Amino acid sequence: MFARSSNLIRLTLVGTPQGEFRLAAEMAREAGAQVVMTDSLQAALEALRRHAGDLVMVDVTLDAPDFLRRLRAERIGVPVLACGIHAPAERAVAAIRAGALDYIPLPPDRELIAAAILNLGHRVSSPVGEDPVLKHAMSYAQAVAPSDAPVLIAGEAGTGKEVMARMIHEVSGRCERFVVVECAGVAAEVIESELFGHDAGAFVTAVAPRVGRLEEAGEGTVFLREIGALPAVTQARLVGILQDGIIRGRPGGGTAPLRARIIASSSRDLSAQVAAGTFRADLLARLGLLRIELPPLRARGDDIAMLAVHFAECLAGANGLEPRPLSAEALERLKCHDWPGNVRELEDVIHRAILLARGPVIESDALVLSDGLQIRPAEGAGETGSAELEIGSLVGRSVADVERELILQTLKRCGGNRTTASTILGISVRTMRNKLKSFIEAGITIAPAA
Ligand SMILES: Nc1ncnc2c1ncn2[C@@H]1O[C@H](COP(=O)(O)OP(=O)(O)OP(=O)(O)O)[C@@H](O)[C@H]1O
Repeated sequence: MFARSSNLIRLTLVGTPQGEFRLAAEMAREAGAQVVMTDSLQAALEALRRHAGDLVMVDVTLDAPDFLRRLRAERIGVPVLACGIHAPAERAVAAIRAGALDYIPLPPDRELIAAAILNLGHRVSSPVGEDPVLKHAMSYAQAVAPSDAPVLIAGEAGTGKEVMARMIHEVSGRCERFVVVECAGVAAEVIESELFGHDAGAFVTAVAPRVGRLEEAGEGTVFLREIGALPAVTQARLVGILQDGIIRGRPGGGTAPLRARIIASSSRDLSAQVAAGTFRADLLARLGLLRIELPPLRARGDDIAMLAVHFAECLAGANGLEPRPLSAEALERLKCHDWPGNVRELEDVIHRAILLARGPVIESDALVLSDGLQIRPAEGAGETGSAELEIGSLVGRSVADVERELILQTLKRCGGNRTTASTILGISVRTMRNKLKSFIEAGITIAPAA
């Protein structure tokens, strides 16, 4: 199961600091949040300028849309939930349209508040899985966790790089925060101000100076997600900081020591990027001193079923449903899928399945991919029985007939590739061609060579 992190979630609650709001604050504290209460949006904004928060809850009787616009304009990236006591629906809708994640009605529901805090924490103590390559990566991560050296975690999207980074942070014993900085899909000036901070007036909407995440993280960990997307100028600044441990060009001038530990992730091939001139070799050398490679889910064998069962339990709980087992056929289909989106894709499939499934068991028809299509049985599944049954079904047929079917089926499974099919069948490509020619002459249609 996912375990709670020791890091408190910082919640800013904006509303009348009495009654239902006070109760919501108490519940959030019980759920593991550190709560700051304020009754004005201006005060909340000032607090967030000084110290980035993890979550804001805003009473919709205040001007939540304007607050959300100001947060965006000042590039303060914090999730916002709207809340209110019997608030008119249009105010909640306006807040959500302006960017609030959701609306939480008050009086507060203990479970709902706890779920919001827990969901935000998005915390896993250690990755689930028994695959030997993953296990090796985990023991390597645990061994290097106490050091201050940067770590690079590589692997396809959704393989659990952030989960691993959080585990390193927790094992490291660093008492301050785990801060995530998204490097992909972010404009160059935004990532610069996010990492290194900015002075008041640095851009039109920068009304106040703000320290960057590298400094704000204190002695915590900064997780740079998709480091390969960093612009060249930011790479140069970062490598300088990693080399001498000093943050330069911070707001207000002067320098500050880098106290945070840097962990970077990449689903891109950074060595190829270095060869292509889009990633600095010296930055890769600094980051790659301690390197962890996560295997794709399709290569993790029994982990697929283990993770599926794990997600089915956790997500049933999070959705207020009774946990239900997955049928043997459902587990078999999951094992045979190739999971291009890795663990994230599996988690999403199971999430949909627990909501879609009817009856006491999650059956295979509830396993639906993001495009709406069901996960299909593996090719050939159900066509074969025991060896005895298969041989039995051949009795009564001619050798030529069985040979033809064997060749055509093998060719089909190989996507029409004659060379692969002939290798599997143990015949020469020439024999394969002659056989196919004779089949065509007998009126059988065969797809052209792949
Ligand atoms: N071994 C694991 N055990 C439990 N949950 C996992 C594991 N690996 C991944 N997950 C879950 O899968 C999802 C994706 O994981 P994560 O964000 O760590 O992947 P990532 O490799 O960092 O993805 P990306 O490359 O897209 O940033 C998360 O919801 C995470 O909790």
